[in-house]
Order: sequence, then C-alpha cells, then structure tokens
Amino acid sequence: MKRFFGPVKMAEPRVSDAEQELFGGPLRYDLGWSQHEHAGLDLTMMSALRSMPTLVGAALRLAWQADRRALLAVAVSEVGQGIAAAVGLLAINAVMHALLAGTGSADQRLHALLPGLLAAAAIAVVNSALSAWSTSRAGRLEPKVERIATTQYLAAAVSVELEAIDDPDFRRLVDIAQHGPGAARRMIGACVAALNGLISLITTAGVLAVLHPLLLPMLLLIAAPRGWGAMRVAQERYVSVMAWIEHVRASRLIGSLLTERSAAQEVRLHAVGTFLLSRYERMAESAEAEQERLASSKALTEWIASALSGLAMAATYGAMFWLIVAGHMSLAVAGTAVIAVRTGSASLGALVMNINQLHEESLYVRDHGRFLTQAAQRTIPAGGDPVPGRVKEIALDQVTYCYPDRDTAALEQVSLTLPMGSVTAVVGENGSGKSTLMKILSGMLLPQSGTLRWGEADITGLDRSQVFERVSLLTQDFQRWPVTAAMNIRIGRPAHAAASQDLQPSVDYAGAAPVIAKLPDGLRSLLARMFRGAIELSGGEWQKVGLARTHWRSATSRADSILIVDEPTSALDPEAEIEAFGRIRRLAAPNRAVVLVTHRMSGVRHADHIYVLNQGRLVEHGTHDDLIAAHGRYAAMFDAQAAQYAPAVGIPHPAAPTVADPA
Ligand SMILES: Nc1ncnc2c1ncn2[C@@H]1O[C@H](COP(=O)(O)OP(=O)(O)OP(=O)(O)O)[C@@H](O)[C@H]1O
Repeated sequence: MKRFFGPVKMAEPRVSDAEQELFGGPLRYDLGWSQHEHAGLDLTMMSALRSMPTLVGAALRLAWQADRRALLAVAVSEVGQGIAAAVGLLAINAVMHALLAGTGSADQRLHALLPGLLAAAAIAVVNSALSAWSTSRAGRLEPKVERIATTQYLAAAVSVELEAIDDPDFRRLVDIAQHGPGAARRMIGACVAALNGLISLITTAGVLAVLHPLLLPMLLLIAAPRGWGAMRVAQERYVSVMAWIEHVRASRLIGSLLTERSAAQEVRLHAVGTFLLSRYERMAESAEAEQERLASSKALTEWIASALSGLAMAATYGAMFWLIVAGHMSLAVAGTAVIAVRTGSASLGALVMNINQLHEESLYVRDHGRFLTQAAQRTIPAGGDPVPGRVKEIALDQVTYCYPDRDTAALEQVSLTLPMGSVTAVVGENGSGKSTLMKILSGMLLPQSGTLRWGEADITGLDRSQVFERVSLLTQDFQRWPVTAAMNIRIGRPAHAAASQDLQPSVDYAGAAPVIAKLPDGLRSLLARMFRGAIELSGGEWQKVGLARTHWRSATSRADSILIVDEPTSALDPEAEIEAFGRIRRLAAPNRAVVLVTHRMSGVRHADHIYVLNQGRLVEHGTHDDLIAAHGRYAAMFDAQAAQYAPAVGIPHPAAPTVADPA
C-alpha cells in the first residue's frame, strides 16, 4: 500500500558494467535537468497550486507581449465555452424535464422537449465554433511566444562579457535556459487547457449546486482519485527521468560518437565501432528495463485510480437513487446530474493533469527568467567615451587577470606598449598566458587590476563597442562559418556591404586566390561539408580564408587600430608559412599596431619588439638580437627549434617492444 500512497522516492539506478568500464562509474552531467531535481520532487498538488499565480503570470506576460489580441481572443473564447457548457447543461435539464416530468401524451411531450433539444444543438454549434476560434488564436500565439523567448535568450547570450561565457556556472545556466522558449510555448497550450478545464468545472459545479447541493461533494469524490493517479504517474515519470537522465545521455553520447565524422577513422581502423556498439546495447537494455517498470507502475496506478473513482461514482449513483426514492430529487434532475457529474469529473481530471504540466514546464521557464536576469547583470555596458581617432600607442600597465574558477592568475603584473605602425611578438610556453593577454588587449576581458589604455584613455571609461570596432583578431581556431566563401571573408566586418570584386584584394593579399579558383562556384561556393553541394577546405586553406577575412576587416577601417594574430600559421606548409608571416608584417601601417603570438620562432625574429611570457609574467623583452645576446629563455627556445633543423647526428635505435610477443 505504502508503495502507492507514500511519497515517490528517487532510487539510484544500478550502474551497468558497460558504464563502469567506459566511464569509471555513472556519467554525471553538470547540466540541465539535474538542476530541477528538488523542484521536481516537490511536485505535489499543493506546491503546484501555490506556484500557479507566479508562473501563469510570467507566461501571460510573454503572451501579452507577443500578441495581445490573440491572447484576448483565446480568453474570450475559453470563457464563452465555459458559459456555453453551463447553458447546455440547463438545456439538457429542460429536455429531461419535458421527457420525464412532463404531462400529456408521448406526442405532446416530444413536442415539448423540441425547444430544449434545439437550444442544446445550437449551444453545441456555438461551443465548437468558440473552440475552433480558440485553437486558431492559440496556434498564432504559441510560435510568437517561442520566438520572443528565443530572441530574448539569444540577445542576452551574445551581449554578455566573455568572462561570463568562461564562467562554468553561467555556462551551465546558458545550457539549461535553452529549454525555456519551447517550454514557454507549451505553457501557453497548457494554460489554455487549464483555463478551459477550470471554467467548465466552475460552471458544471454551479449547475450541480443548483440541481442539488449534495452533488457537488460527490463530484469531487469521483474526480479526486483520477487527480491523484495523474499526479502520481507524473511524479514517478519525473523522478525516473531525473534518476536515469545521466545514463540515457551516456548511451546517447556513445551513439553519437559512433556516427560522428571526427571519430569515423578510429571507429573503423581500431575496430572501436563494434566495441562501443556492444556497450551501447548493454546500456540501452538497462534503460529499457526501467521503461518497462515505469509502464507497469503507471498501469497499476491508473487502475487503482479508476477503481476508486468507480466506487465513488457508484456511491454517487446510490445517493441519487436514495434521493429519488425519498422524493428529494426528481428523475429529470437526476438525469441531468448524471451527465453533469461525468462532464465535471472529466474536467477535473484534465485540470489536474494540465496544472501538472504547467508546473513541469514552468521549471524551464523559470530557468529562462533566471538566465535573463543574470545575463542583464553581466552584459557588456553600452555607451561610454568615444575612442580617440588617433592614438600613438596602446599600453598595458601592471595588468593582472585570474579566470573565475582558477586560484592562480593567468596574467600577473604585465606591462607592455604597442606603438602604432609596429609589429610586436609575444612568445612563451603552453599555458604561459599568451591567449589571455590577447583577450585583454582586444577588450574582451577587462583587467582585474592595472590598466589598458588607448592613447591616454583608460578602457574602462570607453565605449566598448567602439573598442571592438578597432580590433581585428585572427586566432588559430577562428570560426569556420558554414556560409559562402565570400561571406566567410566579408563576415570580418559584416555590416560593410561588399561585392565579389571588393573582396578580391583581400583574397590576393592572403594568397587565397588558388583556393578560391579551385572552388566550383568561386567566391559564391558554400563552405560547409554538411550541406549538399558544399565544399570542405583543408586546415591550411581555411587559414588563408581566415587571413583574407582579417585583411578585409583591417582594410575597411581608417582609424587607429590593433591587429592580433594568434598562431596564424599552424596549418600552413613551410613555404606558405614564410609568405604568411611576410604578409602579416606588411599589415603594420601607421594607423595599425600588429601583435603576433606564435610558437614558430622563425616568424618572430623580424618583429620590432618581442615579449617573453612565463607563467603569466613577462620575463624578458627586446629585439631578437637583444634577446639572443641575453642568453635567456628566448634564446633557449630559439636554439631548441633551430636544433631540429640541424643535420641529424644519428638515428636513434628503436625502443624495445612494450607488449610481449605472444609467440
Ligand atoms: N577560459 C578559461 N577558464 C579558466 N582557465 C583558463 C581559461 N583559458 C585559459 N585558462 C588558463 O589560463 C592559463 C593561461 O592560458 P592561455 O590560454 O592564456 O595560455 P597560452 O599561453 O595561450 O597557451 P597555449 O600556448 O597552449 O595556447 C592556463 O593555465 C589555462 O589553463
């Protein structure tokens, strides 16, 4: 008994041996659904009812913003349907009276019930017209609500500081909130259905109370078990989804790895495919067993609910029988009451389910709202002082920066100066802070202490959108947009309209002309392998397109600016690399400071000034000759790379085999 009537418990599912083998235990995701664990377990009728006004209010505000006329139309038609249902019941009551309590011949009685029948038919027509009107207006409203919620979500996501995107807690919220717009859309449907259920319940209850006061509690008694059943099934499903989400995701992860392009070679060559497939099957089988358990439990719960409801129904009919026999109720009223009880119990059952669904969806809508609030607090501030058209230099003074989830600073007390017209190189080992320095220089991250100045102006007082206007960035993992080759270049400054011939100087500059010439439709070719007719470029070819994009961005601005290039040649062959470094150096102009980050020491030797980073601190700086003469870290790095090209003294012998020969 306790199994059915006690609280729904969350049972930790057994970890399959396949999960143990692959992931060392259950695969715990730090995202999404698990956030709702506690709210989900609090899915009781009372908590759902308590939170109802707030959550319905949020959904209605969105709907009001989306299309107030459609919203009003839905409300009017739903209220109209409720009134029509009540009037319909009264018409049926009149028919019953004429039939059962009327006097005269059968012919006369049939004539007497005609007006009631006609009225009931007319009301049914009005009711279905109102229902159709409501469906069409809700159909118009729902996509608009989803669009507005999606636009709010995307607009907030693109306008926050980069620091927020690097913050794991905020990233998690970004992931969770993406379910909000769909949930907001579904909430509108659930709201309409709940409103419909509520109005029809109120009107039916009103009619029943008029017919006989005892019928109202009877109606509640019939509907209560069904409401309990619906709530119980929903709770069990929710708790099961919570408990199993990690496992389902783990098997989905394996499924997607098996079909992903990036894994395709190892899947075949190392026979990873058959290995993972067998693990996938084992994990899927244990999830299927849970589905089966859930279905049996649902069937049993619903059966108990129907049985209890049936008992209540039998008690109601028994009471009505007694009322008729005792002369407290006429046969006609009893006939109407039977119909009203059936309609009312159906409405109440549906209402409980709709409230349940509203509650479930509202969890996601609430996350969406939480995301919008937090994003608003972390948005890049609009406005500020204009960036001076001419600045002699851009300078960092004692800048420190530490990532939100790190204990040690990625940059510490860094000071450097980038004069316009110069090429500055930054070198350092992996993790020394080069990319972080570039994010600070571009204005995407703000120094936590120290200053970044454009001429005399501190960046904190400047209009950030104007700062971004003045920065060109080319990184190793620059975005390969799934759009045409022309757009892939133009997107460097998308607001600037350009025809193909306008882009040609950028293509020529980057040495990308042979790449474009190979494309079936030249600059108009689509560069995205996943679409029909599209082309995939090699890593080196993409880097040339990236360089063309950077040139286009630089060429479309005359004000003083900074060009940041982070490992631009990693995928280029040696000849292309030498050419690319030459091109980057040529981009230094009187109105531009170029900053180059690379591990290729040959590329930095001609820079005007070189800075060496080590564990977030600047440890050396000077020209190539100065730094070689100093015999410090730079000289050691340079010598190590140069040694690779020195003639080989001898080829080392192969190491002893690590796996014993089974023979
Ligand atoms: N988004 C981030 N969140 C937290 N820590 C980060 C983040 N990005 C970098 N770090 C940490 O900051 C330090 C500096 O990283 P950074 O990427 O600036 O080094 P790098 O010199 O560019 O390295 P590489 O040469 O390997 O590209 C590293 O310890 C790194 O782990």
